[in-house]
Amino acid sequence: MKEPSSLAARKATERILEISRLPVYRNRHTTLLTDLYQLTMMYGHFCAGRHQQRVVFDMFYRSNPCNNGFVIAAGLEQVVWYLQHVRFSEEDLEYLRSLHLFGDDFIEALRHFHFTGDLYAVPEGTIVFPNEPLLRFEGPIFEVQLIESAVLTFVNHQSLIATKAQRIVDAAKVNPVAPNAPVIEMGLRRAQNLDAAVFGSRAAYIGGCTSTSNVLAGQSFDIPVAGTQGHSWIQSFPSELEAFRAYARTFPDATVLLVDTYDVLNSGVPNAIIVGHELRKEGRSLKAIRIDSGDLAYLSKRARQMLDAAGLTDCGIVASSDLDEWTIRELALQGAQITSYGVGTSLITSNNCPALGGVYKLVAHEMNGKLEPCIKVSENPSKVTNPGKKKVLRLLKDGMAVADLIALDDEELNPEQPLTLFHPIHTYKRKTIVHYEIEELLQPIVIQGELVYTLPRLPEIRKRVEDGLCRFSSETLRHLNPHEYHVDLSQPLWDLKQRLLHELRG
Ligand SMILES: Nc1ncnc2c1ncn2[C@@H]1O[C@H](COP(=O)(O)OP(=O)(O)OP(=O)(O)O)[C@@H](O)[C@H]1O
Ligand SMILES: O=P(O)(O)OC[C@H]1O[C@H](OP(=O)(O)OP(=O)(O)O)[C@H](O)[C@@H]1O
Ligand SMILES: O=C(O)c1cccnc1
Repeated sequence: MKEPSSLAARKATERILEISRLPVYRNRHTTLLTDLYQLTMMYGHFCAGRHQQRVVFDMFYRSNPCNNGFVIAAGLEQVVWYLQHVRFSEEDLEYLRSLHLFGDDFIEALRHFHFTGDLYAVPEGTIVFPNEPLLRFEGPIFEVQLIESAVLTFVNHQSLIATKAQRIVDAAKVNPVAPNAPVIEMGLRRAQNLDAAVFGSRAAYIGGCTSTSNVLAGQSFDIPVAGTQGHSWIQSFPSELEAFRAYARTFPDATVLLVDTYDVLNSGVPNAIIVGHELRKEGRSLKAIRIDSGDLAYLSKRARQMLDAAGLTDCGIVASSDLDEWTIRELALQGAQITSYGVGTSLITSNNCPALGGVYKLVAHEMNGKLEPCIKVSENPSKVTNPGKKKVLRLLKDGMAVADLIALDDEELNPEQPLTLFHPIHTYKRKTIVHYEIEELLQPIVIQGELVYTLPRLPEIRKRVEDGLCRFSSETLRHLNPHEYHVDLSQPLWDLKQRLLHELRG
């Protein structure tokens, strides 16, 4: 890492050094986390002597996952860590040589590889929409091409899980029994292996989960850790009551008892009540019971009655068992007496929408020493890319987001002048706004290879999500058939796109 050139860069460097020491990043080497075609394209550019050609790539996605109305952007920290560490080791070079695909001069050039370009990105926790650039890279094609695969992996995964988590956390607010019911992320054992579990926990916390059962994620990212007990604990004692008592002795101030190992209503809850009374005699209280199978609405209602009748009115009820946003909502409709949720599989795997389709597209390249916009055409109009180096402006009125405008980077907007927005495909759909505020979404993160952005900690990212959500209408935020939020193109960008399309189509 070179010496930081400003105070901002120094602060940013200190923070990334701290992040790099975290167990999940330490001693990690991921430079070959790329698709082979990135390297073969780089070699092709190298052989043609055009590998220093300056280019701009946008990362964006085309449709919201889970039929949601938006996405929560996440994964930038991982991207920044990667950009700061992407270097070819001797072992990498040896392996690439062994493929017999590349010349020695190319392998030598890789030895000196590091990222010298620019990255502009939306901060993690920003609410984003289809087609708007979430990250914009500019630099030599040699560098910006290599990083595509890793960048997409990080941002697609974490943004997907943060979005899924927000849906689940939002559903947990519906039940008036506990309007802010906490959701514990318990997905480790069902995650698609290590990184999906650890970075998935991080993303779930960004999306609003209150804690995780994953201790490595807790240690790595300072996420509160939480947990109850497994059925094995109960089974390993001669009786359920002995198991409960032993647990309460060990954790008298945080006793949560799993009541469904044998019979929830005839054994689990009555035994939990006995232990609750014993704790009370010591001036403590039973924190909660957990129900992990059966009809969660029926069992929680009956358990509530029994606990209340025994005077344990402050004892909570945790529910788990293949929950997702729809079952949680349904349980609320059924009047389930649940005060917190443990959610694993559906959250950590985003099982009903297992991938976010973020893409990385070339939008400008250097020709005769000048950056020229370029376009990718498709038979499907929604897949035609937006050309040129661009910015994303969120237009707000009275604090509420009205539309996002994708504009050319050098455009100036005067918010005191009326602005006509129009649908980028159905252009007759128009509206004019005046006296609006502008929020520029893409922030400078890396400039000429130097980190200039101090990566925020998770509480700040969670706050960004909360504040961001308040700026959108409930119609945009709802889970079922949400309104399509307006993401429009500025007139100059739209004109440029039409010009390029006409030129290409003769
Ligand atoms: N009242 C309810 N309304 C709708 N869905 C419910 C209700 N109670 C539980 N569920 C859901 O029904 C499913 C029940 O799953 P299933 O019958 O496979 O197992 P289980 O009762 O949890 O038992 P086990 O864990 O022993 O397999 C879960 O997805 C759970 O979230
Ligand atoms: O249902 P999910 O949303 O995926 O949440 C995680 C599940 O993992 C545990 O079950 P498991 O049977 O693996 O272990 P246990 O003995 O601790 O219940 C837990 O009890 C939950 O049911
Ligand atoms: O702490 C728990 O209750 C827990 C943790 C992981 C998976 N299932 C449950």
